[in-house]
Amino acid sequence: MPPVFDYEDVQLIPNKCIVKSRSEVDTRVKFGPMTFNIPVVPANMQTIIDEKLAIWLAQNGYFYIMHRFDEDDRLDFIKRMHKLGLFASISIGVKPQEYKLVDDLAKKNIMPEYITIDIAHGHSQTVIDMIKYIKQKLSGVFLIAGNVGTPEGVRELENAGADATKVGIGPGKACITKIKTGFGTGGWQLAAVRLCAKAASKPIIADGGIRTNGDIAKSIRFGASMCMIGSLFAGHAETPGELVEDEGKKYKVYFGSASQYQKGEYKNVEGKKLLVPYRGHIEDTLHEMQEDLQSSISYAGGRKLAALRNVDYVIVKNSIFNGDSL
Ligand SMILES: NC(=O)C1=CN([C@@H]2O[C@H](COP(=O)(O)OP(=O)(O)OC[C@H]3O[C@@H](n4cnc5c(N)ncnc54)[C@H](OP(=O)(O)O)[C@@H]3O)[C@@H](O)[C@H]2O)C=CC1
Ligand SMILES: Nc1nc2c(ncn2[C@@H]2O[C@H](COP(=O)(O)O)[C@@H](O)[C@H]2O)c(=O)[nH]1
Repeated sequence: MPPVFDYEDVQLIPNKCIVKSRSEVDTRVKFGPMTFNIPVVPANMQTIIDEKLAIWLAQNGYFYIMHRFDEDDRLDFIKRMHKLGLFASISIGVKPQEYKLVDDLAKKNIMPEYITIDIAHGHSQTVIDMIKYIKQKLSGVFLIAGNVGTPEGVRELENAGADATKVGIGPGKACITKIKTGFGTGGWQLAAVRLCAKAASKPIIADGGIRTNGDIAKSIRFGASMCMIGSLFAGHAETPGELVEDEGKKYKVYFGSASQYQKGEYKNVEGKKLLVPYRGHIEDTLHEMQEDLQSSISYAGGRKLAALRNVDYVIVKNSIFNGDSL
């Protein structure tokens, strides 16, 4: 097994700066048929994304993936986004009724720009079958599949026809998979991203475990094209988790997609609910992420995202924060 490490164990090493101002640095990323402001997508979870936020993100140059938990509304959601002149990006599962959605879309010639197959254990025949079905019925769609945590998983999903794979089994903040099953990439997610990216011939999304803006730069360094983020977005006015107040402080509810709160029953639960401090408007956070990434790229000695890919790094086991926090 190669060395494993996580976000907090790594520091990237600066190169000579080639820009006069960080404002010269370009953080845009081409992902599938479109180009986005930053390589970040809010998690396709019910407390992170809803239609209102999806519209705002699409209108403002950000990628989004709608969650799959309003099952019956997805076809109409695509139509509404297209009517507004915006791209449509939905999630799908693998249960029998999901095949009916694909059939309906094909029959009515409604083609979302992006579909994400969103399953806990994505390295499975059910996902491979769904990839093949979607590619046969909706060949123009950019298809993301996951989640996986191994190079073998990436290769099999790519070979089945996925255009991108999503990497991360259990590193999420609302995740208890690592505790309940003993499996996953929790604690070594960044190393898993690296291994998967080396095996990939198509883009990968680093999903889960991102706790600071600097982790976005680290994900790109280790091969991700896009970062999926839940907890860092959960505390905003625009994210749909419930707002609660406790002893004069504001919080937003964030729960896992495999939690009891999502499922409505305690069965195969692999997610939990937590409160995340309220932190204002998502526009400000996205702006700060972009500024921080511009700074990261300047430290890498470049002016585009690609500069991050080649920087050296050191592994400094759990010591970079020196007891500090944001
Ligand atoms: N990234 C991560 O680490 C994780 C993410 N999640 C999120 O939770 C949500 C629910 O996921 P999921 O439970 O897959 O979705 P579903 O509840 O839609 O289950 C999809 C299908 O996969 C089966 N299934 C689920 N887990 C396994 C497994 N470990 N082995 C074999 N079959 C399995 C289910 O059957 P049955 O339920 O009968 O087994 C079902 O038929 C998703 O949004 C997912 O992204 C959940 C856990 C981990
Ligand atoms: N094991 C579980 N993972 C989950 C669940 N719901 C979502 N997720 C994953 O977490 C990331 C977000 O991670 P974060 O560290 O940024 O908060 C999300 O994109 C999913 O992949 C769950 O119930 N169990």
